[in-house]
Amino acid sequence: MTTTAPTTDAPEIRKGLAGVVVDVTAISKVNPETNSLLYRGYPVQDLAARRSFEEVAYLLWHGELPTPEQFAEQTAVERAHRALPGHVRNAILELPTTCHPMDVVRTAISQLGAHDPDAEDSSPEAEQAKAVRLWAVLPAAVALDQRRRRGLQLVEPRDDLSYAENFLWMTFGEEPEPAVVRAFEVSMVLYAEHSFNASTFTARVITSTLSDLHSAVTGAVGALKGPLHGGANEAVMATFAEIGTADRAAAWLDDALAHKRKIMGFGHRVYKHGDSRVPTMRATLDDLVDHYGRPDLLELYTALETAMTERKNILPNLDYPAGPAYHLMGFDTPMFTPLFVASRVVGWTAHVMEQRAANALIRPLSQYVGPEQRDLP
Ligand SMILES: CC(=O)SCCNC(=O)CCNC(=O)[C@H](O)C(C)(C)COP(=O)(O)OP(=O)(O)OC[C@H]1O[C@@H](n2cnc3c(N)ncnc32)[C@H](O)[C@@H]1OP(=O)(O)O
Ligand SMILES: O=C([O-])CC(=O)C(=O)O
Repeated sequence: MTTTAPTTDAPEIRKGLAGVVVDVTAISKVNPETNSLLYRGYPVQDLAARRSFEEVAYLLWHGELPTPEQFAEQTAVERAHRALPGHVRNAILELPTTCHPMDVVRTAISQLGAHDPDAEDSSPEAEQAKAVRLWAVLPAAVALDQRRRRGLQLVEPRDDLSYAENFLWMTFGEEPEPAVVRAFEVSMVLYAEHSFNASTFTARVITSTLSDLHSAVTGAVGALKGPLHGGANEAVMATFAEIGTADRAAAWLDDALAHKRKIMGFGHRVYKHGDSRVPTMRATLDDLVDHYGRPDLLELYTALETAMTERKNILPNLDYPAGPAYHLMGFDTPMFTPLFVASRVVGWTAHVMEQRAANALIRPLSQYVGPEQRDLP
């Protein structure tokens, strides 16, 4: 990341917009000094410990936790929209199983937008309704994609289960154990929102042109796919597979750093002293390791983290514990980033609504460094 200082005729350029404050937000506060993250004022670790993902979604959208009546109303809508419409199911089944699952979820969101009766209605009421419907149906798209890649049939949603229980039910076709549901729910709460990260900013840029909510979310999925952002959670598991066992971690790391490789799941643009969400997700991973009896995975996790801290003093981000946690739950590695989508759709849509409520077209400037004006030959 470089900053070009201004000269008399050159502006200051903050490459990657690093350190640039582009707007205000009331949705979440990331504080790198205190390693803290607040959703609408509440510490995320408290929400993860004491509130459901559905309550957190309501909080992020509306600014306050729901009353019992508001919660019942949202729950009824969410449970009524869990099933994939036939056209989306067919579109997913037609995609090659060789494509990345993020391409599937991106296509599914595009399809849902094309068929949404309120697609071009961006009033606050229509936008909130579209956000809840999209959030409600995404688990079915992700679950179907994992199942079809395993040669399995679709499992229909159940409306007697919570969001997290039903997500796991549709993916694995069996009722999940409470410890696994809890771990999955914690990950969903932690992934839901993180201020002006690259994918959320993408959604806000698209919204700023007065485009529609599904277009903004589709673009955000594209931004999240990259390994410098959401794609890192699956890349962590690929790294673990490459290393093999804990005793090989330090040597593997030395070689990787010597080849100037980026170590996925480490580092962050905003946090430089640790990611606020890691302690909660790490404790959740510990519980899963106990539950599944996989101390070997934790040994590898710790060995790489220790070596990375010793050599570079670069700390894990949320994707580092989330990757192995999803692996233990039984998700296939390429499905990890679509799980991030299923959660972050809440934050994205909250930002779409916030951007639209006080909109200004996002259109920065650039400094031209190409050829001066010249005559055609
Ligand atoms: C949920 C999320 O999206 S969290 C982010 C998930 N992404 C990853 O885990 C990918 C790996 N991490 C990275 O690539 C980076 O840390 C990023 C992209 C997240 C943040 O990057 P930036 O803020 O732009 O920092 P930048 O890339 O300039 O790094 C600063 C220095 O640390 C090094 N560095 C940062 N992260 C890493 C890493 N994971 N592995 C190796 N070196 C790293 C850089 O090479 C650079 O070194 P240099 O100054 O010698 O050139
Ligand atoms: O904030 C960022 O740059 C990336 C991140 O951690 C997130 O989106 O959760």
